[in-house]
Amino acid sequence: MTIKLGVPSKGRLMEKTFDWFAARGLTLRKSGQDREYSGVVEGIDGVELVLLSAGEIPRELAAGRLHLGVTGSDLVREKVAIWEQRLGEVALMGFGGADLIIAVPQFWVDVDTLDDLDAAAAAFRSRHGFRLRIATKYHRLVRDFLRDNGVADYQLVDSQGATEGSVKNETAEAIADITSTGETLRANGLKILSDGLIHASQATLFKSRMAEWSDDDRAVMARLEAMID
Ligand SMILES: Nc1ncnc2c1ncn2[C@@H]1O[C@H](COP(=O)(O)OP(=O)(O)OP(=O)(O)O)[C@@H](O)[C@H]1O
Ligand SMILES: O=P(O)(O)OC[C@H]1O[C@H](OP(=O)(O)OP(=O)(O)O)[C@H](O)[C@@H]1O
Repeated sequence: MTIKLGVPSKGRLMEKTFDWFAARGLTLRKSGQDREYSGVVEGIDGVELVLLSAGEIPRELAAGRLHLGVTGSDLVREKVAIWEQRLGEVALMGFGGADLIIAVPQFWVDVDTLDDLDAAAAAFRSRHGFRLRIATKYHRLVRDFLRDNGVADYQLVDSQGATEGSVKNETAEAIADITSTGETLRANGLKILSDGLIHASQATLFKSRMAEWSDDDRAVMARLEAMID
């Protein structure tokens, strides 16, 4: 048996993932042409490379089809229910940092905190007859966060991209999305609530508790952990 390691096949996390392993003496190499999404890990025996989208890695780990996988910590928390039971963190990788936050229009001068948002949401409902809309693709994380912070009178509307545009486009009153430089929020006239940080995400190497781990696999994992420590 070999350990299957899933890493992003494209996008913002891919190159830095390759660099991170290289700095620890492990070369990730695609086996065939550029379009082939499998490969090998040089520098250690018994590890097979699988390249797939960062967004799919959480599900593959939770299903036990990957033993190890690199993806954003936000994506694991969003896509895997009770993720700690099915996955474990092996290493925080120190790149791919981004904050999942709640933001509202800058011109809402009375709304700076979650308590303010709760009050605004109640007022919004009585004025408009429907609940204040928050656009996001992070449904699980936003719902849990708002429940834990006592904000109830809202509805989520799904937005899979260009989420910050939802307010200008009048499909939502507020948004919950990832930000790194803050440029996109500023350009769209939005401000982050002072206590509106839901999760500070970074690229993370996860292991699956659901995959089958043979004795050989465990021995390979111990060698790998020694190298990346
Ligand atoms: N500025 C940013 N905007 C969005 N995501 C960012 C940013 N900086 C870091 N990230 C992180 O990158 C990860 C998403 O990476 P990427 O967009 O490459 O994957 P993806 O959404 O799975 O894309 P695809 O499915 O199209 O391959 C998330 O964990 C996210 O937190
Ligand atoms: O704080 P900033 O540096 O401005 O970055 C944040 C933006 O980057 C991401 O969008 P992306 O480019 O991945 O497109 P998306 O809308 O498809 O997610 C994210 O969804 C934000 O919109």
